[in-house]
Amino acid sequence: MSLETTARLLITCPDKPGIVAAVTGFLYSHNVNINTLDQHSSDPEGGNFFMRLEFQTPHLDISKPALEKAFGEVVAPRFDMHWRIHYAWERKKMAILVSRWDHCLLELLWRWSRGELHCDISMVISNHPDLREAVESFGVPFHHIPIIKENRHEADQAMLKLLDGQADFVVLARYMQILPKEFVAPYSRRIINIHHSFLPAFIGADPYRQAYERGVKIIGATAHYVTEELDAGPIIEQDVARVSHRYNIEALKDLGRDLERQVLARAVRCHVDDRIIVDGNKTVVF
Ligand SMILES: Nc1nc2c(c(=O)[nH]1)N[C@@H](CN(C=O)c1ccc(C(=O)N[C@@H](CCC(=O)O)C(=O)O)cc1)CN2
Repeated sequence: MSLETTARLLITCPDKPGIVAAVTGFLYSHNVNINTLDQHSSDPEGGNFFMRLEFQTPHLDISKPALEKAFGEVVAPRFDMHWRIHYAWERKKMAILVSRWDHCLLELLWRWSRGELHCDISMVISNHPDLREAVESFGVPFHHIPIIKENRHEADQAMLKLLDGQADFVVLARYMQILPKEFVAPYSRRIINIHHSFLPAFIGADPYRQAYERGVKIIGATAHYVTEELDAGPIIEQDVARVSHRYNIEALKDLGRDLERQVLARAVRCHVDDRIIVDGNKTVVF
């Protein structure tokens, strides 16, 4: 199935009979072939309904703007739908923020360079200069914006200026600075962070030390959308690994880094492929 002809329709609405029939009947009436259809009801007794369809557009009998207009007038109002259509050939622009740790950044660059992430990387921004050479070796622009207590506002504004028009979404690949409200707000549900713990455990800085001192028997990594509140946004992906009393903090970090890079890459791929619907502070990931 070619991404050049694939469209994706994501829907959230109050659950009731007739939704699937109305949506598929509408698409059928416009010569659309549906390739995949996933759905979820949050409560069989009448919660929210979530659906993701992928369909092919070559034989569409109207333009894409006309299809969206017709869906918004004919189907959506009947079911009080929140909906969006993405076209897989419209590659999202990803910007990556990083500090000093390179494992999550390199995982994304490596998977992108192999064509496994169907997006473009517009830039990497770091508050440290260390990773310039590694990033530029992938042909990706690198911007160093140092952050000290006295210049945080100016630094955040400089990052926002760089990102303006150049980023559909932002990934924090072990970026170790807390983003202020004025940074998060314009990118609501479009900033993905990798937290190096199995949230909600061990929020904030240095979660491996927190885990070691708690004597955990599993460690984890969590990818989530960023909100103003630290490490509290909708969770997209998580994974865990078993540990024991034999692990010191460095051993926990060594094992954890493999989890972090895989969890972040899986979350980014889901976002790029339009598989995530945010429902309050939770997600539905198809
Ligand atoms: N608004 C948000 N910003 C950030 C989030 C978030 O969820 N909301 N996640 C963090 C990432 N992170 C843990 O995953 C994290 C990073 C940094 C800190 C922290 O205390 N940073 C200190 C400075 C530390 C340093 O200079 O080395 C600070 O910002 O004062 C806690 C958690 C990314 N941003």
